[in-house]
Amino acid sequence: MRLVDVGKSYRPGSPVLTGVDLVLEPGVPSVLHGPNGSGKSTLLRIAAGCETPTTGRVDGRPDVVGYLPDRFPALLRLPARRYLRHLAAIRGVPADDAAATAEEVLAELGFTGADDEPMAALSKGNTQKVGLAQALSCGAGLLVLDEPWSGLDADAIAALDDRLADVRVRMLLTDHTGTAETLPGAQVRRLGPDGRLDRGPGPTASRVRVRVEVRCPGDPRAVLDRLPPARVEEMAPGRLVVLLASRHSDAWLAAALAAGCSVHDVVREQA
Ligand SMILES: Nc1ncnc2c1ncn2[C@@H]1O[C@H](COP(=O)(O)OP(=O)(O)OP(=O)(O)O)[C@@H](O)[C@H]1O
Repeated sequence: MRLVDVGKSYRPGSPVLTGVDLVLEPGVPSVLHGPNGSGKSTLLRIAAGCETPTTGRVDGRPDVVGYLPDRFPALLRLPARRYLRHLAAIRGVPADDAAATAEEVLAELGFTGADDEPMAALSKGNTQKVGLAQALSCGAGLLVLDEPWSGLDADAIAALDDRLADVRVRMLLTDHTGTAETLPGAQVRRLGPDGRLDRGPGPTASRVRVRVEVRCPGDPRAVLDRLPPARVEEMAPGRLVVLLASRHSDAWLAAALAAGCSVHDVVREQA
């Protein structure tokens, strides 16, 4: 799939995106960085087919796209599972397949909403889990995920890491937590404030990862809830191993120390 010379203007003379070229290949998650307002969500909507570019084109978009928007519709009265069945029907995905996968994702992420609770009444984290379930259960050939880790608790962050690490379809994400950079094969691209995409995959430094092992008091889950997001590699009573993008490792280590952990090992590795 390829975005060719994509531009977008909401008002004449004020382009949000200019000349964006981007190739999305299976197994190579593209992680989009950029300042607030630089057009990341706009580019994701165009890639997902929810918005048309003002100039340029999108070639080879797979028929089924799993899209997690930046703002998930919040005022829905349907309960989550009925909403998921409804979306599967709209997409023409066999209801049983979609429901089974959605249930699996909800269980993995630890969804705790009640069966009859309207979507509008769900907490932010549970709403995000439903959004992820609909995107990940539709048999998509392209996943477009806008801040997928936003609002998730520590267990759900780890579960989502695991699931996305196994995904081999095309993937385009935004993520301010630094977690997406550690996905296997991830390439970081930057949108500048002028709405232009850098010319190649991100600088090597952004692909350096740091494996950190800490000793922590008691259950690592309780500690994780107080730390910035990180990919959890191993977890046992009193012990935690995480993988971080190098630029986030100092902040994570400082937070871990403040939470009463002690650093056992730090290893830098190339992604
Ligand atoms: N539907 C719309 N109508 C008019 N302007 C819009 C619309 N959607 C986005 N914009 C404008 O386009 C610009 C880029 O917005 P966008 O949400 O794509 O940026 P972003 O990089 O995702 O921002 P953030 O990091 O804050 O989420 C902003 O100036 C925004 O106000």
